[in-house]
Amino acid sequence: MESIVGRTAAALEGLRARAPRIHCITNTVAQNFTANVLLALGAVPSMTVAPQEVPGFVKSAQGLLVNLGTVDDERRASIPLAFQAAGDAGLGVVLDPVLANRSRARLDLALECLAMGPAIVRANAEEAAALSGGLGPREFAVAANTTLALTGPVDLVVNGTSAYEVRHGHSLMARITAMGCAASAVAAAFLAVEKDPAIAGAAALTVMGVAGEEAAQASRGPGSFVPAFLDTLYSLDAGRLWAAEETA
Ligand SMILES: Nc1ncnc2c1ncn2[C@@H]1O[C@H](COP(=O)(O)OP(=O)(O)OP(=O)(O)O)[C@@H](O)[C@H]1O
Ligand SMILES: Cc1ncsc1CCO
Ligand SMILES: [Mg+2]
Repeated sequence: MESIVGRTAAALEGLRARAPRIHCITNTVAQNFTANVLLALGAVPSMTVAPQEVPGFVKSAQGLLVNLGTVDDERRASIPLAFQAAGDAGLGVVLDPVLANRSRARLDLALECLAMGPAIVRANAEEAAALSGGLGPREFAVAANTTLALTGPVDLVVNGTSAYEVRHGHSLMARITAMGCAASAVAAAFLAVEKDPAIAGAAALTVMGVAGEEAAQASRGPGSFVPAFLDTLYSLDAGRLWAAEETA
């Protein structure tokens, strides 16, 4: 598969130049880490979940994340309003169907969100399998008219026209909470500067993976990995993206 490092480096530069505002309806576990990841990267997070506020925040943002990790009544009311406002403002939405494999109610909500037309669905293997109902990744992406960013030890970003594999990252990324949630927010930030959702998704996961590899070298375990990861995201540049690609 074609390397997307050049497009990733260009999108990262564009992201830092534009500092896109990313509105995140995300779970209570992931909120703080997600905001820190976006800020370290050069984007500007907002996190309100109040239905009175969400439409205004989305309309004045450049990207939207909808993450289903902890859905209370406020988030449930805000999600359709957020999709509507994003549609009105021409923003692509990233859906993170956290734990859609764990309960029928969560899966039903994830399917309702899928019907609202997210540009990217970022999911791990269990969540993607639950949403896909037996379809393979590409068949699912085509049927749902979206781009699936399927994460794990190797990531796959696929839609009806493109497929990219991202072979970066480190096992420590799965030993802290909310790394996937943060990856989804980063995909929303890349989608603000790169209109092709497959490139935006692959660029986001490349940046996450390369930062994870570098941070793992500078840390002793999950605790020291988190600050090392933020530091690495902050300083990551094109030269280090290319160097990581050569050693992958
Ligand atoms: N074993 C691994 N090796 C390399 N990279 C990994 C590994 N596990 C996870 N990652 C990376 O970590 C990020 C999060 O992916 P993951 O599939 O763990 O998300 P998730 O299960 O939704 O996480 P969470 O729900 O805790 O937020 C991705 O960038 C992925 O590539
Ligand atoms: C652990 C956990 N539980 C609900 S959301 C969340 C964060 C990672 O998805
Ligand atoms: Mg997740």
